[in-house]
Amino acid sequence: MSQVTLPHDAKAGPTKPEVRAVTLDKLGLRPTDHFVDVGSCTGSVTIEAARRVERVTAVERKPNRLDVTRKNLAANEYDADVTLREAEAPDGLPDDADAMFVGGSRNFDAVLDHAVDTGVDRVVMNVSRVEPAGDAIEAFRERGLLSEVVQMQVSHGYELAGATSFRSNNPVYVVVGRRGAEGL
Ligand SMILES: C[S@@+](CC[C@H](N)C(=O)[O-])C[C@H]1O[C@@H](n2cnc3c(N)ncnc32)[C@H](O)[C@@H]1O
Repeated sequence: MSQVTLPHDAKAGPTKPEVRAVTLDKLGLRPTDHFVDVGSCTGSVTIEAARRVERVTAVERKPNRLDVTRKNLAANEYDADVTLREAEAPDGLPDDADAMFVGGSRNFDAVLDHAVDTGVDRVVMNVSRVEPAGDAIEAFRERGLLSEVVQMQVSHGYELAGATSFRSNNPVYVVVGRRGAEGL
């Protein structure tokens, strides 16, 4: 299938392709999964997941951004049944999800509580700022979810004076959770 194309942009997104690759790997998506994207924004993660699983629910609190999710979905091929919900999670979260990506951090304690209460098997949260990353790690640990933390820093090459130099993106902390995890 072709690469994800995002003709429409939104202020907060998208999750960068290399970060998506690691995030999706850690989510361990299976064809029969129901996947939830919390804070879908440009829809980049929603679209990638919709190519791997049966069902996707995308939840986004900002109506204009949910519209961007919808438009970018329409510009891509995928097979999943995708539901879009304008809500601020934990509102709008389904009760039968298998895997969840938390890209939007508002109410993340309540979002993680919902994941635990409804038996979500795999949860990944991406955070770019250090202190919130620490809070997220602790929240995963307290709920018995914490399985792994990956810090990623991606740099892209560019031509400089006839050679190749690199520009780096901000680091991202990928907090990986599994139901019944034993901690780090
Ligand atoms: C960093 S962006 C996510 C980027 C997205 N993964 C993408 O590739 O476009 C965070 C988004 O989450 C949304 N958001 C934050 N907290 C939320 C919540 N509790 N429920 C729903 N949306 C939320 C914000 O409005 C924002 O659009």
